[in-house]
Amino acid sequence: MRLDSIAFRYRRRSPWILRDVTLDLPPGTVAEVTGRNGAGKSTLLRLVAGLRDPRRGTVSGRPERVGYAPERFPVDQPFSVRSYLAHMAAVHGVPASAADPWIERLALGRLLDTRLPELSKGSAQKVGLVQALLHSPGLLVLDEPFSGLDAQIRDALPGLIADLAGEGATVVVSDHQRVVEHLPGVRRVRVADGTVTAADDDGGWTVLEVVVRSDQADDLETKLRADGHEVRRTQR
Ligand SMILES: Nc1ncnc2c1ncn2[C@@H]1O[C@H](COP(=O)(O)OP(=O)(O)OP(=O)(O)O)[C@@H](O)[C@H]1O
Repeated sequence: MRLDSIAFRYRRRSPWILRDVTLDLPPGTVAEVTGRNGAGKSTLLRLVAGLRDPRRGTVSGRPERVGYAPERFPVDQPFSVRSYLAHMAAVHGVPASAADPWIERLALGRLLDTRLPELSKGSAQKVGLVQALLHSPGLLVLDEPFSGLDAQIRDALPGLIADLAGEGATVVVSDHQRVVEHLPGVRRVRVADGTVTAADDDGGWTVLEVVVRSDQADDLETKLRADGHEVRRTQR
């Protein structure tokens, strides 16, 4: 699919969030979307998924089946995991059993009878992923899917994404934590100043060594990641 000269703002006369975005996303692409907090990553993902229409520009070639997992899965719904996923399967016109392989891969089996409001953040995130995956989407849009996931699933998810792309799906992921960046062939897209650039083309990279007190390291790491920087920890 392709986004061509897209501009978007949420309301008339409110500031433009995206001003000139052109992006090619051929089948089999995994695109990692990065950028500062508030840069417009979630907005871009909603436009890609078709949840919002651009004010200007065109979107063409979007695959028919789209899976979208929002940054925060809305848990304020009075259903069990099982009935919610069965409902979502029906919405997409597939049998409820279509969710089973994903329930297994994301280790959600023991939570099927739990009600959505009672789920932990990570488990809710997994339900959000299963509902996005169960109808074998040709376009999968994941907004910060890794936040709150337990380590085992967090490590397994990039492989799962690569498998889907290998089967021809287009996958667009916003990813503060840079979990997918090591997948072979991943396209890095950076959102800044209302537009997107290929993250690998914007002037090269500098490795900066920062020494920080241990009790401040977590805070600094969080801030740097929120600004879109890659952070690697080394022990002294
Ligand atoms: N539904 C909305 N209505 C109005 N403004 C919105 C809406 N959603 C987002 N915005 C505004 O659009 C801008 C971009 O927000 P967006 O959530 O797309 O950024 P982001 O890069 O995903 O941020 P973060 O990393 O914090 O999730 C922000 O100024 C935000 O306040």
